[in-house]
Amino acid sequence: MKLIEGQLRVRTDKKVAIVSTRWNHFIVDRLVEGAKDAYSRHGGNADDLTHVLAPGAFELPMVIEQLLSSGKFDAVCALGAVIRGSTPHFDYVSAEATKGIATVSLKHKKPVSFGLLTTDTIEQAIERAGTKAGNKGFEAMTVVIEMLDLYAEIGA
Ligand SMILES: Nc1c(NC[C@H](O)[C@H](O)[C@H](O)CO)[nH]c(=O)[nH]c1=O
Ligand SMILES: CC(=O)[C@@H](O)COP(=O)(O)O
Repeated sequence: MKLIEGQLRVRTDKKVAIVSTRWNHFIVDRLVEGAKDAYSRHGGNADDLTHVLAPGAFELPMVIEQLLSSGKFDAVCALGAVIRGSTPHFDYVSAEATKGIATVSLKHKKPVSFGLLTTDTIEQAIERAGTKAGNKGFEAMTVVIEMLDLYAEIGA
């Protein structure tokens, strides 16, 4: 049986953007560091990345839509942190950002990885931004790397 899979090797001919939020930048800046580290440690040069700042998670899909529509990028690593407050706002922001990111990726047939933390507490976010639960930014960039390689293997 034939197996098609992506390898964790940076394709240097592909243009990758990191889109991160200004919201909760104390956390999100660590996710960006992790994403750049992953790119460098898998054969890329972090200087080749483009970093775009969005106000908040709700704006991530809009910004990614613009980037992919420009034709200048082959993949996006979306990073942010939605941390629950005292109103239902968390649910709406998280849901729309998640749905929007998936929609824009499918629309453009380009990988957009999901590095959006959705946590109940700040502590949970800190744990996922480079402490005991890893770095979701590093993970999200490894997905971009694998997906670009997989798309090339598929012949997309
Ligand atoms: N509470 C968080 C937000 N809220 C802001 C929204 O994302 C959006 O920017 C605003 O509603 C204006 O359209 N954003 C986060 O990224 N994280 C949060 O915890
Ligand atoms: C995720 C949010 O929008 C949240 O941080 C805002 O806090 P609050 O629900 O207390 O207004």
